[in-house]
Amino acid sequence: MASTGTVFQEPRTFTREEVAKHNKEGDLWIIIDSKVYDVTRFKNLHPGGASVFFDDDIPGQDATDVFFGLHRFEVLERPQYQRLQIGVIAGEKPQIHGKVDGALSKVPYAEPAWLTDGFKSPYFTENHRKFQAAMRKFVDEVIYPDAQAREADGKRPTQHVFDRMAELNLHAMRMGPGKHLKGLTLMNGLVKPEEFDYFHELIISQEIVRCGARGYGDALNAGCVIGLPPVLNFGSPELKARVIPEVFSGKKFICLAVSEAHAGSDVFGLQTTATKTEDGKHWIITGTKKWITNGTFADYFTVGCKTEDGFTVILVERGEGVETKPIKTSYSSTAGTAYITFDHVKVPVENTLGEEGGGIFVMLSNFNHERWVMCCCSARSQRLVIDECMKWTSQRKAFGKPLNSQPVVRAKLAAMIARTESVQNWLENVTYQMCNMSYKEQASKLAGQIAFLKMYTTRCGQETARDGLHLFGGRGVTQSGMGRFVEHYYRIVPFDALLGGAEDVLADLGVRQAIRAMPKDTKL
Ligand code: HEM
Repeated sequence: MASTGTVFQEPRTFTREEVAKHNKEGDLWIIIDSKVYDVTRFKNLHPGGASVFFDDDIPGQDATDVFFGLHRFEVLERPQYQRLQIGVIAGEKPQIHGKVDGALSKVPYAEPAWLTDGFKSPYFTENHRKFQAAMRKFVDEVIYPDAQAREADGKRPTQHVFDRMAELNLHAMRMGPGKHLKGLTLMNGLVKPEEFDYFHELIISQEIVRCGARGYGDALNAGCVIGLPPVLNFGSPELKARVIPEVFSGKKFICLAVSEAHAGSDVFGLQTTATKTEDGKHWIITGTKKWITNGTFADYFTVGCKTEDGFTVILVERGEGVETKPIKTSYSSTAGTAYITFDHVKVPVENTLGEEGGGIFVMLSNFNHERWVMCCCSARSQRLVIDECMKWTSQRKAFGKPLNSQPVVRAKLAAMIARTESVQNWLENVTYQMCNMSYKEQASKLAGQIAFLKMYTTRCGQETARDGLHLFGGRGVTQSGMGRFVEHYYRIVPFDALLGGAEDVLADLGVRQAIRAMPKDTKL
């Protein structure tokens, strides 16, 4: 009986002299990193044109340097191009690799100091290190491929990614440390619920951001990070028992629906109303909401409403009278950003979150955590830009030398590295304080610090995006090819600066808190 198994074949080997003979239009080979490619037929399909293959030093020769000055490594990994490889150079081994799943980057400053060889940290334990390694592997293997594919087609994340996240209890861990983790197996048992702290959560946020797709990152339950805490902290026991397991299992989705076309942070200007039915058993909710992350696919909506007593937060389930429409934003539609209409939606009063009229307290209670998560994400995105820029400026040559041999280029790298290091170090300090303060203490002592940190982080992010764009030139505004991550970051960075309070507002909040805490007995 004939075997159906695949037979592994050793690649054909060639000497460089042999390859050099294939140097004409009808017989054209090149070498890239010791691999031999037959581009005879491909040259006419080449996105960069056929003529480039006939430059002096290309036909039959080693094109490694010129190739990596123009293409990302991932080009060679695409199946349609892998097929062009016909063999290898005898006695040589490939020296260059692209993204290695699960590995730490060896590019200087592409990882935070605590993940850099030889560096110590007062904050991260052995458990955090193991947790980070597991999280990185998960992101590289499960999240990254889906993120890139969905970023391209604009669809929401594949359900299996939510399911795999739920198996590790990642949706629950993204709510931070607390009682909600009790009894759950976290990261396959790698960390006990009572040992899970804000540094574990920081690791989760910072690893997910590495997928380099901002809209997709938000699609992976950002709505839950901001929409579920009001249910967790202010929902009735019955409501929690029903909603929380559904959201943690990745089967149902929740979002926060406060901002409107009429009003955003001015919650008392909101026009969505909730009025009680005569028997007092239901709310009738009518109004609209805008810019609601995850809204297009959410099953639950944590809605800010105008009520008789002021501002009240109510949990609404998707059903009669609820309609969601996608809004086109400058990042991908994967995030499910929605315009929502509530048309006489009938909701049981048991769905009220917190006191009637006490909605502002419900909202404020999560602001610190929400802003801190944004800082974690922004700090790590900036490092992604460093990784890209360090590689680009060393592999791209101009005037016969790598870009990084120019002082002006090095000055930009210096500025982005210094900014990112300062952001991460401040963030780790704040995270340490969070680990050692009650939630209440955090609210009073850290609101100013976190407001400043958020303001500073996103300002740094914008400067780094601009520097990155300048280093990539035209490629920094091109959505494919070498500069695609820098283009993406430059496009979405203003959004980071808006969320959770615009920079100037946060700055002012921090200073006002400081002024309030000024001792009365101190004079110059
Ligand atoms: C196996 C060999 C090659 C493959 C599979 C390949 C593939 C590609 C692809 C897919 C692109 C589109 C942009 C991107 O996705 O990065 C591209 C662009 C380009 N390629 Fe190649 N290429 C090869 C070799 C070369 C060589 C040897 C040269 C130069 C001598 C070259 C010059 C260019 C240029 C100038 C562009 C346009 C770049 C831009 O728009 O920034 N390619 N190539």
